[in-house]
Amino acid sequence: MALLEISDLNVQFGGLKAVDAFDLTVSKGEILCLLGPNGAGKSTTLDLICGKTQPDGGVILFDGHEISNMLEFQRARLGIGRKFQVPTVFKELTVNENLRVARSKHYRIIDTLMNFGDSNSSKVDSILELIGLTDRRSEMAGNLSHGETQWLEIAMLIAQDSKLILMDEPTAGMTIQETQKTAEIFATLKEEHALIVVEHDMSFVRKVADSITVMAQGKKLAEGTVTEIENNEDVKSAYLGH
Ligand SMILES: Nc1ncnc2c1ncn2[C@@H]1O[C@H](COP(=O)(O)OP(=O)(O)OP(=O)(O)O)[C@@H](O)[C@H]1O
Repeated sequence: MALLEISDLNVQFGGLKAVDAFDLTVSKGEILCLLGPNGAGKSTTLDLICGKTQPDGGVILFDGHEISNMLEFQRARLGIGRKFQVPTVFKELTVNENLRVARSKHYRIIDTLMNFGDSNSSKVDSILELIGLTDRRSEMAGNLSHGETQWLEIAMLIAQDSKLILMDEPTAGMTIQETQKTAEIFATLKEEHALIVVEHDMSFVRKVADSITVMAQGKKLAEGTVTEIENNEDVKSAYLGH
């Protein structure tokens, strides 16, 4: 069953149709990579799904709810998590504390750190294991490498019970080893989550993508498997600027 179903989504900025009659379906357990040339509307599509931008028209169904006009925090509560390019971890807290804050429903950080139940603690332990940061749990987040910081942020989204995780260029600035480890983390993540990933690095896309959707000028240009997309003449032309 589809976790996310988008139909006829539209948004304009001034006279520009940034997203134009766009359809997309994502299932649980799927990693969908969103590709397209600069200005194609990829980031705007993620903004429309998470509620950072409100659409002019169209329908977004998520996990049985119509969310098209919900606010960002309401969509987050339903399980849509967005990872932005600039990390939003608390640098002065440890990895473990960051995850506790993400998991907690308390408003004040001090309340979170003082009152944290056993079930939440074991959830944090399993997330640390999943994301490969168990050995770094007592480290200040400010001391993590670039790659580790990105993984911590993904871990924080899982701690908030995100079912669908949206990511904009997650491997930008990563070393080859970090990119490889990110591919391994994604493979584990998709057992329980769905991911939509905007990514330019084709070698990474080839490793992780179950399906690819290509956008150009706000519209869907093509969709299919990695091989189908790499052999698609329209896609080749869009990238070459013809
Ligand atoms: N808030 C905004 N106000 C006005 N125009 C915007 C806004 N956000 C995006 N745009 C425009 O909408 C179009 C789509 O932008 P978007 O950032 O979604 O493209 P993209 O495919 O993510 O590109 P890139 O790969 O360069 O990040 C672009 O022409 C952009 O300039």
